[in-house]
Amino acid sequence: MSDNSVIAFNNVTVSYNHRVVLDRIDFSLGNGEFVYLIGQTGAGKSSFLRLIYRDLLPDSGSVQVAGMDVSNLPDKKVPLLRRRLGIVFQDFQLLPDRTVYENVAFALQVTGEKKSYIKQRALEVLGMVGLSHKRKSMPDDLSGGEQQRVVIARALANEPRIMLADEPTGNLDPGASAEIMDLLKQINNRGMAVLMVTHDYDTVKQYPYKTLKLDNGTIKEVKAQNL
Ligand SMILES: Nc1ncnc2c1ncn2[C@@H]1O[C@H](COP(=O)(O)OP(=O)(O)OP(=O)(O)O)[C@@H](O)[C@H]1O
Repeated sequence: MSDNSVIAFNNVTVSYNHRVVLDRIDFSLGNGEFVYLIGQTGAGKSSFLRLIYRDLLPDSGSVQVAGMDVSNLPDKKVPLLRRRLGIVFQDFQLLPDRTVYENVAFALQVTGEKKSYIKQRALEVLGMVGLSHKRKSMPDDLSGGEQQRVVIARALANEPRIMLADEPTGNLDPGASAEIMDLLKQINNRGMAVLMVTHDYDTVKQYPYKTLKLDNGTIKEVKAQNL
């Protein structure tokens, strides 16, 4: 892994039942870089992300994340790896019976932070996403865009170096999508690397960053104007 990359895939192959889904992929995400990952349904985007948070091991090749050799990481170190990642996924929802504040604080409690720090940090990240005033609300009382901002606040709580976002603007109207993208842009401007899976080509065109397309097991850079 070069000094400047926070994620590096080297010759990574993944197959399911002898069908190759990712074929000898090389990829790197630089420190502070913003990259989109696109591709048709079934192209392998979820598999790609699962490799990063060690939910899937490659058949061959190596995966390095935040200085850790994920493909050879002992199970007991997986929580440490996941703490280095801010995860914003659609199937990683808020706890419906906890307030906005409690949802964010919970991410800090599980990592064993001190009570005083938890309070300070939870309020700080809610401030960063512009939702301090909603801290006592329940998730169901928020709009979809506000809920997504709470998910982002929770992902930021442990100060990860890398944000993995899977369709963060899926299911949102254009106004709410723009708010989420402005927020991700701001987070990236502060130095966090962002890898975002999306089908939302309007957003890709409006917020242009390096765009990689998965197709037939391989990955290649595409220009936003050609989408
Ligand atoms: N556990 C599994 N066992 C067998 N096949 C799988 C498994 N997981 C994924 N696949 C297959 O591998 C291919 C890539 O799946 P993956 O979910 O990574 O694609 P994707 O690009 O994320 O798709 P989508 O956009 O629909 O979420 C698909 O053909 C899928 O059916």
